[in-house]
Amino acid sequence: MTLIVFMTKLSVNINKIATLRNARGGNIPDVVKVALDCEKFGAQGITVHPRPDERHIRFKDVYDLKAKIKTELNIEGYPSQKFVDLITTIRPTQVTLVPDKPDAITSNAGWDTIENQQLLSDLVDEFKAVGVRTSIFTGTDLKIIEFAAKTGTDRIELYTEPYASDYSKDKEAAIASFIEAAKYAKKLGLGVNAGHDLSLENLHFLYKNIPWLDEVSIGHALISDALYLGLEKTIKAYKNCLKETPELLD
Ligand SMILES: CC(=O)[C@@H](O)[C@H](O)COP(=O)(O)O
Ligand SMILES: NCC(=O)COP(=O)(O)O
Repeated sequence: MTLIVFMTKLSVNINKIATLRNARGGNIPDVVKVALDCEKFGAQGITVHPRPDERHIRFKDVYDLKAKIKTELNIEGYPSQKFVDLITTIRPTQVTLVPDKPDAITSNAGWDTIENQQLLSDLVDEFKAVGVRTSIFTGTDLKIIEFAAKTGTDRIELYTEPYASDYSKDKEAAIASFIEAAKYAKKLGLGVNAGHDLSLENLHFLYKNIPWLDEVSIGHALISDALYLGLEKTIKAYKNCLKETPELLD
């Protein structure tokens, strides 16, 4: 009998730390220090999502982070020429392509991988040629996932906002399309990441139903929880949700 052991990595999105820093113009809080502390407290990756107006993570931050962090660096964003140059220069562990408009408050949809097939395929080729793992942000539509796989991408990232917002109404209904999508992606040979609006409330149920998730990237709720619990306890609490049987934490 073969025992399959899954491990879903927690990548902490530190955009909100940069938002706080930018409010005053100095270097408090220090984004790189927070990233290193996240790693010290157990984060298995750091995610950043630079946007064209640099209202939170700045392009310079990404260089500083790459030089210092020891875990996986995941850079998410819309593939403008500036973003593509950043990725090919920095060569992070992973790039996640997100179709958000420059003025979007936050990411609010996955790619139409059918309409953008050529664009995405070319980008995947370009990034894989320089050794960067690729991930494409998608919804749960199976046709969209099929066409994501056709680009040659290593992974997809499932956009979990619809799951998070429906969770409190009916969690079984909220997760159903995500299980189906993640099963299909796995069958097509894709790795599966997930992110957006994941929280201490909804994370364990996601993990329990899709234990083969490779990575979850979490920022907004995690950084907000850290205001009450502190960063160390918060990261431990999120990692605890990524266990088959979470422990009782104090
Ligand atoms: C792709 C995705 O869902 C995240 O990168 C999200 O956009 C986080 O960015 P903000 O923290 O700026 O909302
Ligand atoms: N890819 C999702 C991400 O990085 C964080 O999203 P959120 O937890 O800030 O909603």
